[in-house]
Amino acid sequence: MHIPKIPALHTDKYQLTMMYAHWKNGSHRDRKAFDLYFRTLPFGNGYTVFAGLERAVDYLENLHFSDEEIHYLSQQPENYEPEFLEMLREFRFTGDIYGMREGTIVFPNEPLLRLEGSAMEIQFVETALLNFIGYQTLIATKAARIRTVARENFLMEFGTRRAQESDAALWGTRAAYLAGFHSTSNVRAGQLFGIPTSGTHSHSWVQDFDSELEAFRTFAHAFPNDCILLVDTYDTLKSGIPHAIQVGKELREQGYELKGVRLDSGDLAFLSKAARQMLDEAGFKQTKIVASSDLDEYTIQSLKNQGAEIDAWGIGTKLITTYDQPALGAVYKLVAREKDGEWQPRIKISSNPEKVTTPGLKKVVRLIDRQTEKARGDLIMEEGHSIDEEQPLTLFHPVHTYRKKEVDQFRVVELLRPIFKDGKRVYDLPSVEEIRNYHSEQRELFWEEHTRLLNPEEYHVDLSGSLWDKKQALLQSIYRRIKLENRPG
Ligand SMILES: Nc1ncnc2c1ncn2[C@@H]1O[C@H](COP(=O)(O)OP(=O)(O)OP(=O)(O)O)[C@@H](O)[C@H]1O
Ligand SMILES: O=P(O)(O)OC[C@H]1O[C@H](OP(=O)(O)OP(=O)(O)O)[C@H](O)[C@@H]1O
Ligand SMILES: O=C(O)c1cccnc1
Repeated sequence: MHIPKIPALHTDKYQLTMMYAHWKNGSHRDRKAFDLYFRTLPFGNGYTVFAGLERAVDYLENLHFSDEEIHYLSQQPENYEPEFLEMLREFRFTGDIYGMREGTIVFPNEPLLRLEGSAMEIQFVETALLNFIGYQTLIATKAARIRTVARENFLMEFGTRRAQESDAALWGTRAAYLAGFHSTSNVRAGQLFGIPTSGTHSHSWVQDFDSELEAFRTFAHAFPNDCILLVDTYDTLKSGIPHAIQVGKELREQGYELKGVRLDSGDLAFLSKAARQMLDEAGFKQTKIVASSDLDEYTIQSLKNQGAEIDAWGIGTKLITTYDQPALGAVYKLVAREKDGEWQPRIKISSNPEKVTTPGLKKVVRLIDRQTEKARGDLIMEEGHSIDEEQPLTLFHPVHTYRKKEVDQFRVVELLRPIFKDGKRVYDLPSVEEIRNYHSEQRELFWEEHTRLLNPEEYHVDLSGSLWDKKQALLQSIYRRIKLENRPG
């Protein structure tokens, strides 16, 4: 399996600039901790599906500056000192990372990755990590929404031609698959990740023959076992379906069954019902109806409400470009720095309380009800602290603190796992199939109230009491300092 490595210069210039400034200052080896998280749920959804870890791991394991990259930097007007450039030759990721498993259902403000390492490396990797994780998490979440409405139907990812370039197509289809899609049209994704590939044929195939019937026959001859015919090139009900039925009969004489027909335009509810009736009446009850044409969770839901007879959905543009929300807005924030061998919490203040960062090294735990096996809430707490599963616990909203909830009879699941220790990977990367299965177990943990598409109930993600207290104390100390600094005279 060969996926091109991500060059070190796949970053924002300011990462390099800060790296250099730290080096000049002699502080480049000081340790810092960062959290990677997002603040707002996309698509009005009640949760997101974490994806992008494998790509992030691949990046970090292979991170180094090539000779060409160092040469390029040496030519830049910044005039980086030669010793700095020499040091870059030895640069590797040597930090520690804790991360969520791909496929985990995650919520705003939960650290998806917690990173600890030297100032030089840990700041530097921000851009690439946000790039991979933001995009893949967004696609996986969109795919999960589509999965919710499609229920048991077969979902084919068709987006490569509409994706924002090739990496987006490749990693986007992987994200869609882990969140519940069944196949992809992207053959490279099949080769690299083992995702099942599937497809039909295009309109040009039909246009290229003197008749639609001849086009169908020729295709069926090549793929008698796996024949899905696109029936809307000329007239779906007057030409496409009758010709498909005729070819279906010919296939049957040879001992094969027509697998399906695809509708790609027109009123998909009306056409699918009419096509189903015609196929059934001709004795082709097993032949599936596939639909495509700018579909997303809303059109699929509407078509289902109209009683459309569609068994499988081909989905491109609106999934792969996350048409209704193009970015997750994930962020990467400094939460602690090491001083004299101790971690000191750091905070970023904002006039918007939702944007004030939560300081310190943290972990995320999920409280699972022992009776129902459903998730009751998540808690962000200080690393090293634990929860007594035998005692009831009061959760409270970190901003609207009057919103409280008592939980008892729960078990605790830690969501962040060690991924890197001293730059060495300590986590076995699961296959995409394993991630997909894990994701479907995750779905089972949540009540429908949180997973419905429209106006889902907010899931509790709270801070532990002691973390909340520490955050308030840090805020107060900063306000006191600012007041002192501003005292006249
Ligand atoms: N019964 C239906 N209810 C709701 N939406 C539908 C229904 N049938 C089709 N759609 C959606 O309506 C849109 C129709 O797209 P568009 O106007 O481009 O026409 P089209 O039928 O695809 O024709 P063409 O591909 O020839 O341009 C698509 O997003 C499709 O998924
Ligand atoms: O609609 P999307 O969700 O983006 O799904 C992908 C679209 O790509 C193809 O159309 P295109 O016109 O590119 O080629 P075709 O001639 O094979 O239909 C296919 O027929 C779908 O309509
Ligand atoms: O196989 C198909 O039908 C297909 C694949 C990609 C895009 N549109 C259709």
